[in-house]
Amino acid sequence: MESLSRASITNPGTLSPTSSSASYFLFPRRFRRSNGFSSFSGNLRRIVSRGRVRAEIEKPNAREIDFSDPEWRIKYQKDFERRFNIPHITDVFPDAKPIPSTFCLRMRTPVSEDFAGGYPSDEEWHGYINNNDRVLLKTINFASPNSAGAVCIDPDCTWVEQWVHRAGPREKIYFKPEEVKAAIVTCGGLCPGLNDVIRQVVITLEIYGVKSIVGIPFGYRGFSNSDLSEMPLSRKVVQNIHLSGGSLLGVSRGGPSVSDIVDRMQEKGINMIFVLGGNGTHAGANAIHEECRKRKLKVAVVGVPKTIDNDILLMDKTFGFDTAVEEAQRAINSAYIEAHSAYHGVGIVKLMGRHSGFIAMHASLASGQIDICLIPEVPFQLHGPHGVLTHLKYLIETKGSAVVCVAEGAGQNLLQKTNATDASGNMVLGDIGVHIQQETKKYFREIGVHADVKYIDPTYMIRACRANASDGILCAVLGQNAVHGAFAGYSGITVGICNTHYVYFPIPEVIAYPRPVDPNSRMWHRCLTSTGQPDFI
Ligand SMILES: Nc1ncnc2c1ncn2[C@@H]1O[C@H](COP(=O)(O)OP(=O)(O)OP(=O)(O)O)[C@@H](O)[C@H]1O
Ligand SMILES: O=P(O)(O)OC[C@H]1O[C@](O)(CO)[C@@H](O)[C@@H]1O
Ligand SMILES: [Mg+2]
Repeated sequence: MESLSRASITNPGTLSPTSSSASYFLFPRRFRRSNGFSSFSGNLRRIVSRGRVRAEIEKPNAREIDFSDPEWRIKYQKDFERRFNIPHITDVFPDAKPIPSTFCLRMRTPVSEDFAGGYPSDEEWHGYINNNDRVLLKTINFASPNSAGAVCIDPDCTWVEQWVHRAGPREKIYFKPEEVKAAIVTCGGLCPGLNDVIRQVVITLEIYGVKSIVGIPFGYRGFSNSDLSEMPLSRKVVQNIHLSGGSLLGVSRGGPSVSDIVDRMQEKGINMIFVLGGNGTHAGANAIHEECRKRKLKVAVVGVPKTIDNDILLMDKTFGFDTAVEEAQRAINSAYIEAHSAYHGVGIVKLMGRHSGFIAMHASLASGQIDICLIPEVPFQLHGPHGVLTHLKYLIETKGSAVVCVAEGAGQNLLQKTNATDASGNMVLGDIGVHIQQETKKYFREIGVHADVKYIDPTYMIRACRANASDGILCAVLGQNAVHGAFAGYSGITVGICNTHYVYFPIPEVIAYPRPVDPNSRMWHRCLTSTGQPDFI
């Protein structure tokens, strides 16, 4: 936030368009994290013109832009390149010497069953990518800030190329496989696909020739609890784990300090760590990376973003999200059948999404059975002439039934604050689903109209299931790329899919704040077209 206020003060002439009705809208306070790891310094704003959102404006956190400077575009690009540069072992160990990669595509059958000795190969070319390969982050050239869904850097929406690092195996590696002890840890809540990623990380490590691979039990807690011992992992152990949901290793929230984690890593001799988790976990991973650098440890810390909420910045999607949307269809369909079969039936389904309404939006659009979709990013009222309840009455009178899909973080302003936090410091939310159910029943009772209200909360059923085929593929690619990134000597990075290509991001860039649904995006517009819902304000 601070950098934004600064921006509008230092650049009044450039950041406020000359049109007198234009102003800048900052993301609301509800997007701020409660556990304090990131301050939501916010590099996104919206141009609001005559009360309507025109475009999202983006700018680098570190530097203010003077758009009257003819060089601003080049300067922006340079700054972007700096921000998206991925930290490398040689930043701290300039003398570190690379060796030819041991990763091979064309292999001979290993001599022994446990793959000891790695995979022999006579081939020299193994599909390596070049260190200078880049992927374009944004692919639409918006001709106008008025174009729906426009995300712009300057008020004119000038086209600026933004390149990020391509993921994949490199020809040279910075770790000798026989000197690697790799660890995998899964943190936060469950998410479909965790086992798929663990499996691919292990398999790929073995292909490089790593023999010492362990799982840390129950998230970061596994580093502090003396009664939890590390789990040896191999292809044999992980072969079938993707056939079930959950995490082979277990998950947790909270846990030891970063310094304690790095102490344990040093004791255990871990020099490569794969961290699967959401924004909290990644904040931890980045702090571990920084601490290792401070202690001059040659360690690769690589994240794989895990959140069914899909709230990690800059990526097409995170693994597990597709599965969650698909699984949500069963809950929505049940709510629809219940509502449709009852006299004046109202079905209410609550789906996950603490800060972001992606699951609710996509599940509503996919089902075609939702009349009202409520997400955290779009304020609404329950009561009053424009409220949700009045619209429900209208739907019952005109259609005979209605189905509502609400994201867990929606309408928190309508609920009493709990002020409670979980072990990781995340705010415990009020239950908006139960609230809407109660208010709906009360409303129809008070106006003397019969309504048969049924409420479904499938939260943990959606999270615990195994990944579908599309997530299975995503997990496989992310898991493999995480290992390639570590061997290539990168640390403090995470893997992601970007315009269907796979990339490495520096961790801080993807967790600056939870990625929200943009109410000005085409996807939200499509959802509104599908539900036919009005504004509830
Ligand atoms: N700023 C931070 N620095 C270090 N560790 C952190 C930080 N924030 C969270 N963590 C740790 O990361 C782990 C996971 O955090 P959290 O419970 O917020 O889940 P998450 O990774 O955001 O996943 P989910 O999407 O399920 O919420 C916890 O063990 C927590 O202690
Ligand atoms: O009940 P738990 O395990 O704390 O997890 C709940 C949270 O996890 C998430 O699914 C994210 O992983 C949120 O949508 C949800 O609020
Ligand atoms: Mg989180």
